[in-house]
Amino acid sequence: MTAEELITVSGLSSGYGAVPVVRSVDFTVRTGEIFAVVGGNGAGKTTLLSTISGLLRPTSGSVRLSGTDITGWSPERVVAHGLVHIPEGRRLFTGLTVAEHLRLGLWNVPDRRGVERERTERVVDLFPVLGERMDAYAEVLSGGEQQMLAIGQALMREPRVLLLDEPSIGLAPVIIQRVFAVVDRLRAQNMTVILVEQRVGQALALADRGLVMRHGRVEAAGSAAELAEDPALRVAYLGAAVSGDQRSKE
Ligand SMILES: Nc1ncnc2c1ncn2[C@@H]1O[C@H](COP(=O)(O)OP(=O)(O)OP(=O)(O)O)[C@@H](O)[C@H]1O
Repeated sequence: MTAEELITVSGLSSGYGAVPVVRSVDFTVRTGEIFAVVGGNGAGKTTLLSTISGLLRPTSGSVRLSGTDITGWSPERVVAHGLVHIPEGRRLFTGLTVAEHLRLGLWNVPDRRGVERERTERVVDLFPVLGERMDAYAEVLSGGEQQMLAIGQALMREPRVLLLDEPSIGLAPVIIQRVFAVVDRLRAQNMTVILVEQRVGQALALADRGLVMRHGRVEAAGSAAELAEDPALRVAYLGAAVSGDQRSKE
């Protein structure tokens, strides 16, 4: 492990019942990086995140966080160790307000009353709209506001790593840009983010490094710039036309 390596995933495999989905995945994420996990529908991206955060038990392989082997830990223990997973679809409580969701983010945090005010202010600084809607119920928020609340709730714990699953889903392009801009600001604060996205181009434009998943395996990995320039990936995921050169190789 190098000094700056925060997450090390080695030979990780998992699935549902007897059905294997994630197959021997390896990668590392450094402190302060945005690491994109991209790929098509059903490639296994969400399953990979769930295996890292303890929602699913791996069938083999390991996950290390800051050198500690967290493989097979319960989700609660993983969260307490500083890794928070924001699932696809936000998963908010319709009958709770913005303020209540933020408070809930402090569940199990030592001295939560002592830190609540300062942490809420930090979240509102990132998402001013939440400050204006503290007493609104989650169900009346727009999709973008709900995504901001889901991220804000996770940030109340001051995690070391955020796993962010498809934050763009169901959002208008201008709102997606706003959410991605916040992820960019989090990087400036040295937060580490693993970002799962189907919007491959936008995710790679934001990320430092990443990997492409296909059929549960790593199809390609490297710097986000390298991945975005890879001719085969551009054709498969970025809507580029197949060039004459590529056609002649097939
Ligand atoms: N709870 C589940 N039980 C059984 N199979 C599942 C379950 N969740 C996902 N799968 C299957 O696992 C495979 C990978 O799904 P996963 O959601 O991890 O892919 P993904 O890359 O995140 O795709 P998407 O972008 O569409 O969410 C798919 O074939 C899916 O049908």
